[in-house]
Amino acid sequence: MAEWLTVAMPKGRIFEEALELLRKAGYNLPAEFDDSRKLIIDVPEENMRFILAKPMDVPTYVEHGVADVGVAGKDTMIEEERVVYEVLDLQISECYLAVAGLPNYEKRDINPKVASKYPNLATQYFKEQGEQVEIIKLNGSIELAPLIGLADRIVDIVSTGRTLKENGLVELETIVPITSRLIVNPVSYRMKDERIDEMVERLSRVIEGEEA
Ligand SMILES: Nc1ncnc2c1ncn2[C@@H]1O[C@H](COP(=O)(O)OP(=O)(O)OP(=O)(O)O)[C@@H](O)[C@H]1O
Ligand SMILES: O=P(O)(O)OC[C@H]1O[C@H](OP(=O)(O)OP(=O)(O)O)[C@H](O)[C@@H]1O
Repeated sequence: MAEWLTVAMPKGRIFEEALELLRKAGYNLPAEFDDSRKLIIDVPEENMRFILAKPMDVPTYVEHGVADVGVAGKDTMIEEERVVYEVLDLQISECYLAVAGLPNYEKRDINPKVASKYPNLATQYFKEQGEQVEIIKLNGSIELAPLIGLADRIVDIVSTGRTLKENGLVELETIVPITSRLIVNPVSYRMKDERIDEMVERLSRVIEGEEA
């Protein structure tokens, strides 16, 4: 009998794509996943427990070992700097991080402000650029900040570019491409190596098949 595996899944936009990937990899996940408010879903046929977390919290659950594996956006991995193994690029929820601002944006030396949901990542990025900025942490609707004068630039996710365009903002710099990753708790990787390796193999086959 295979040992139980606990998987931290991000609620929100990654969820459906991750679910589809797992199903394609042969995991028999019941319809309960498609229409439920439950935060813990046990699948005894697969010896798996799924916990449904806020996307930014997935690396925290995995680092603490309450989940063996998890699905997390690369953005959350960079922001959170958790001690977990990143074992597979799932190639889902593709987007990128960028600096954006108003079209007439001009670099200012005095008190430049940048709004972002990613304060650590943004701080690191501007440090690398040799620019000193004040980071203002917001939790969403980041594009509002330059429109109402809270900040002169933002660091945020861009996917289709629609949110920037519809709010009259332009991309100023591209920071890093983002996809979702399969992450693993280091102790779980030692204790449950067969189950985790099997999961990586099965998912890899689906991803490679879709690439071909
Ligand atoms: N517009 C987008 N297109 C594709 N992927 C995205 C987009 N925005 C975010 N992502 C990816 O999906 C992950 C989760 O995004 P989502 O919007 O579901 O969560 P969130 O922003 O934490 O949600 P919430 O609005 O509940 O705070 C992000 O960490 C990122 O990797
Ligand atoms: O380039 P696009 O396809 O328009 O996508 C980018 C938008 O998607 C995300 O926001 P989300 O929808 O998660 O809302 P939020 O502002 O509440 O984070 C991101 O923060 C951008 O605002």
